[in-house]
Amino acid sequence: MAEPSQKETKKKPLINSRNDPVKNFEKWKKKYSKKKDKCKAHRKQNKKPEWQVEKETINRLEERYSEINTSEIERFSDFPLSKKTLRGLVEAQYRLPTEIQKQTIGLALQGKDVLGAAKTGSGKTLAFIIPALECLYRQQWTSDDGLGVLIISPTRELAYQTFEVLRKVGRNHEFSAGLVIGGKDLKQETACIHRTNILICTPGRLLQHMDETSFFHASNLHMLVLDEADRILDMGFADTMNAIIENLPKKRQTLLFSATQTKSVKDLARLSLKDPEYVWVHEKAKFSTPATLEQNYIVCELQQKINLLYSFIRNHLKKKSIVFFSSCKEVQYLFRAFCRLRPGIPVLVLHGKQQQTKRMEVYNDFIRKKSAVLFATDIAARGLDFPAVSWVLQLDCPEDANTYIHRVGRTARYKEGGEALLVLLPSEVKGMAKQLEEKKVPINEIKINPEKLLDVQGRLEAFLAQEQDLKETAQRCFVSYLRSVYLMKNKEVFDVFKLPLTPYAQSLGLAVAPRVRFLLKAQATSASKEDPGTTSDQEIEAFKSKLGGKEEDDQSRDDTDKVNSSAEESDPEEDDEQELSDSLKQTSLQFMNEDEDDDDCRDVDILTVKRRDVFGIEDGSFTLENEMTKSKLKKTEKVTKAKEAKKVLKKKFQVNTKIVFADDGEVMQQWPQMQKTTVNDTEEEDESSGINLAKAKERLTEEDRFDKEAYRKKIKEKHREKRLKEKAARRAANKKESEEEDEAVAYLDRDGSEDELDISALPDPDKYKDMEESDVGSAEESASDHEEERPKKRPYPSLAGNQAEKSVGIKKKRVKQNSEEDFEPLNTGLSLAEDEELVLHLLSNN
Ligand SMILES: Nc1ncnc2c1ncn2[C@@H]1O[C@H](COP(=O)(O)OP(=O)(O)OP(=O)(O)O)[C@@H](O)[C@H]1O
Repeated sequence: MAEPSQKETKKKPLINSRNDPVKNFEKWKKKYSKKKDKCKAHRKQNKKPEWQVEKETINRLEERYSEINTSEIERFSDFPLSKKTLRGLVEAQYRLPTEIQKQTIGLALQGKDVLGAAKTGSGKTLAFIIPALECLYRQQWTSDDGLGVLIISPTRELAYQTFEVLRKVGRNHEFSAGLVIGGKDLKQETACIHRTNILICTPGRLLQHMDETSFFHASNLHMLVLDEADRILDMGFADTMNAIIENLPKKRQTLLFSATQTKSVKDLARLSLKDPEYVWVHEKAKFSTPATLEQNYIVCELQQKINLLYSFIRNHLKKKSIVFFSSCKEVQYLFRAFCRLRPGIPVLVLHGKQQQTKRMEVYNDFIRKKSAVLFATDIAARGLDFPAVSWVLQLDCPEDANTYIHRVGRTARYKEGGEALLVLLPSEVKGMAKQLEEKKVPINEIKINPEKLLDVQGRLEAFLAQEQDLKETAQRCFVSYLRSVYLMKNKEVFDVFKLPLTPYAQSLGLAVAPRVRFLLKAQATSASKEDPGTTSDQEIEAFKSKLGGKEEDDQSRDDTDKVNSSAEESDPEEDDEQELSDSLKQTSLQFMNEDEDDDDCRDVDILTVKRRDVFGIEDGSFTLENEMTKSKLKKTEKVTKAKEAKKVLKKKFQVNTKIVFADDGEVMQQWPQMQKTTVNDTEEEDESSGINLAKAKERLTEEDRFDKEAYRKKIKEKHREKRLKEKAARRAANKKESEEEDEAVAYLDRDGSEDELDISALPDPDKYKDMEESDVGSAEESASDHEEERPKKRPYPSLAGNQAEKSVGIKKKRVKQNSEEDFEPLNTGLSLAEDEELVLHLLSNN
């Protein structure tokens, strides 16, 4: 056989380099990643910026705006809304739009001005919040763009509530939102207002920022929302609103919402809306209030109202109710009175004279509570969305049917049920029933069973007798209620002259009705007219202007910002001024002296800026001489202590009060202390001329007596405690000693030192000397204490009485036993301290 050639013999490799899969893979990988990088770079080059992608999405959404068909909308996702808004809605559990939302959101997205009206609780808030968010989203707004949407609310609470809804629904957007309301830190607001994209505010505070915050401007504004527009105007903010609107760009979108429309809203609409779309969802509805709301009214005499309120609360302890009153001071007094009455349910209070922090606290508190009663003025009537309110009780008749509708709207919100009860005086029934009927409010009369009414007048009287401060609050409440009735425009419903004044005052717990000067004057004026009892609008306006625009304090319009926003900042001063005017009013109300009439004018003047001819230029009486004599006279006037005291009294400084209650409700500690004497019965008469020093002294002496007595009791108690402690310590020591003595006896027996006297068993004389001295005022008590204990232990008398023991001291235990067995305890008839002294005496003799 031929040998294989060398070529053939060379072994062929199994896998050549071309077929090597590892290498191939690496090659491929290299190639692929190159390609990938290329693609990436290419894509990167071609990639649109985020804003551009968003713009395209926005364009696509905007294209759909014209196709919005209200009748086809079933869910929020049927609207061309941004993903961020839709996600926010889902997260906040809003899925299906309500009727007002269906009808207005589309129009607002299309950029139209909208005037929307729908029943209370029908979801108007979302109807403007969604378009507001979408408006800025469409503009791709950033924080650098400044203010884009402005939402104006009539009250601070409503503004806060809207802010919360915005925060919930707009959480996925990056816009900044701010709450600008009175009563908050102005500086803090100023610092961040220019970075805010959506501003929710009350009118007074907004105007203040427009005037005072240099870098705050609204020139970029796209949307203005006026929530509860009619209320804003009702509260006398028309001028403020005009001033605000003047500061806004003309090219903007305006949305205006309310549950009720008044002529003033139409005026505002003319002023601020361009070709608006009117959306009145429930225009054709049979009733203007929610279908799920049951409404009744009862006729009740004024003097029975408080009993009725108490009985109502006692019957609804497990419910959440809101009770509406017409004035702040009424609310203030009845809140305090009801806290004392302890109806068995938490009572909260919300009114315009509270500090902002307190207002927010109460608002949040009432939201959280499952059962509670909220006493409120009309500050709470608009827009507030407290969950699960079952009852709205209107203890005072509302100003008009619109106010009625908003008040009752605090219950039966968004498909929930609720009940409303209106309390009418016999004189109010006809006029109010007519108004409610015209406004399509379905309401029926129900009767109260007078036997079921719980009478609290006696208890209120007792409270007022104990507390002067509460009594004054009751007097203010009285005057304030009458004034609110007097200031009501609709005289068909409200007639202050028909009110039973004395019974009403008594029902508040007052002994007599305070004298109300403005009523007397009004009465005098109306008596001189043909038709007495009627008051013209002009007269009311004149009265209001005399009050210097402060009538809102006592009327329903107590709530919001002040138009004068700088005044708003200085709430405490304002309160002081009010207090002062009140105290003057109070003084003037109580006393009938003729010279007191000046006070009445003073009450009014204090609240007005009077143009006075200060220098007497007009009558030519201004001369340097005159002025000098006047100033001399001023200087020579002596300032006595009594005068100073009178001044202080007039200023009515309030010291802080503190009451500590025990678990059982007993007052344990009270500051300032209550007057215990009854000498002040006649004092009211003396108040007219300031302080009656003689009487004051007499009262002080009497008070002193009570104080001394109380002090003595306290000291006694202290001593007693001390003694008991010492006794316990002694007992323990004795026990220990006797145990030790057992051992000692054995030891001593061995030692043989039997004659020694162990004086350690004797009481420490110094200790008892101290005790004795402090016992002066508590002899009786200590005697009784010892009587109780002596038979059990009688340590010292037995020692003192057993002379033998001294000589046989070492056999103490036995002797002690003997002394207990053989001898009757020696009752010296002396106090413990005296007994001790006797022992010491005997010892020292030995
Ligand atoms: N689409 C919705 N789905 C579910 N709940 C809603 C919807 N819209 C509003 N609500 C709820 O209905 C309640 C009332 O809403 P809102 O406060 O906006 O009413 P309103 O019409 O402004 O009332 P008012 O006239 O008293 O101000 C709120 O508790 C709100 O959360």
